[in-house]
Amino acid sequence: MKITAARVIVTCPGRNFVTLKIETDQGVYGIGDGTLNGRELSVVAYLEEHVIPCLVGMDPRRIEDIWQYLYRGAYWRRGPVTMRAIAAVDMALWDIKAKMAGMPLYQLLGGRSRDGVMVYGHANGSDIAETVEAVGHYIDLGYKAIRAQTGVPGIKDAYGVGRGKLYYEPADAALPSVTGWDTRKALNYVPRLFEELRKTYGFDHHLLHDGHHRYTPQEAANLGKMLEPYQLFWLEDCTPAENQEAFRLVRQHTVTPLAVGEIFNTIWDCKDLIQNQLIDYIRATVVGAGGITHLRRIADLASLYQIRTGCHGATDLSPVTMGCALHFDTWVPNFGIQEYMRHSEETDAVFPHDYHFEAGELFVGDTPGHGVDIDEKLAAKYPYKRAYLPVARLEDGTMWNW
Ligand SMILES: O=C(O)[C@@H](O)[C@@H](O)[C@H](O)[C@H](O)CO
Ligand SMILES: [Mg+2]
Repeated sequence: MKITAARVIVTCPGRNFVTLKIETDQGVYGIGDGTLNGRELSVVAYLEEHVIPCLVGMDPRRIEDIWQYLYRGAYWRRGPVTMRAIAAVDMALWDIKAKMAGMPLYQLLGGRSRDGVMVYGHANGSDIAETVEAVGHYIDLGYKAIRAQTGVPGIKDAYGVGRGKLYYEPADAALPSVTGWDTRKALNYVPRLFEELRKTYGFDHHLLHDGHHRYTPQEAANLGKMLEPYQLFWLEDCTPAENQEAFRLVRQHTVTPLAVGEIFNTIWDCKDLIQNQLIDYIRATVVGAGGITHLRRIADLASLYQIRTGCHGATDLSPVTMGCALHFDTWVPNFGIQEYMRHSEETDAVFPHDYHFEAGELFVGDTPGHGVDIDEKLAAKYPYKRAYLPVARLEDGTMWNW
């Protein structure tokens, strides 16, 4: 069996997506996602110039060997561009293998560990009152777990506050928009949101919060401690994780569960966090961390330390990644939760998929492969449009972490 061709399809049904389609001499094709939010065309060039020429003629059934070829063979290991390109290939190859076997992907991974996978949605508002109302809306929709982000008085466009009710899209402008940040104001305000949420809705639902890399380890420890009475499911990205050791300080001071990893590319980004049990949930996902082949290694390492998965699932992860993640979640023994930010109707139409939401969970169907396709004709109607993630500055103009 041979790969006969591979193509990159860029489409923008409301936001940009980079999709790889691999064709074979048996008529079976596979689909992979390589979207890198705000830097999409770097992955397109990487795939078109440096990956596809090597793929043509290879045996698509040799998933592991092709992964190693692209990883070791690049010499320049890791990084978001390389690992997303590898992930796109890996997803497409698993899709092909599962289609050839006539099985849904989760069967090849080891079969079902659960029926549905618990997901969390994103509630947000411009202040506490609005956010409390938004959380109520998610509870009405049947969610068991909800992430809550609020605008903070005195901060311009605090992270996580969207424009619509169900959709949140941070990549919003042809040049990066400038948002503000003030740690003192956030630390004074955020715990009050969770106090209000618990007062209003009690303790039956899981609540989550994303610090989006804004706090120093000491500030993160302080926030974690202040949030303890509200029993969060997790506090995410409380401090940047380039220095994995930074989490030790946070960990020593709070029992609020910690999640990290949406920007991790490989097992090396989380090795120390996992082995020292500095976190509770690993957020690496299929497109970010080299595909199913590599994510599986991360999850297996995490399982040795009772750390559970919590795959990133923002809208910049296409339905193709969502489909793969759901097959992965359906199998992975140490599953924790899956993030689910709904895609727009336009996006869902471009990517017909076999998964659905019901009572706070997502379910994958039994379509052979990962169950997600691309409607190329429809995709062609939405040409690429440059869009950046925002940047963040402190009040005095200093650049901060968005
Ligand atoms: O937890 C999350 O979903 C986020 O941190 C994302 O919204 C993140 O900002 C985007 O994926 C960036 O592309
Ligand atoms: Mg996040």
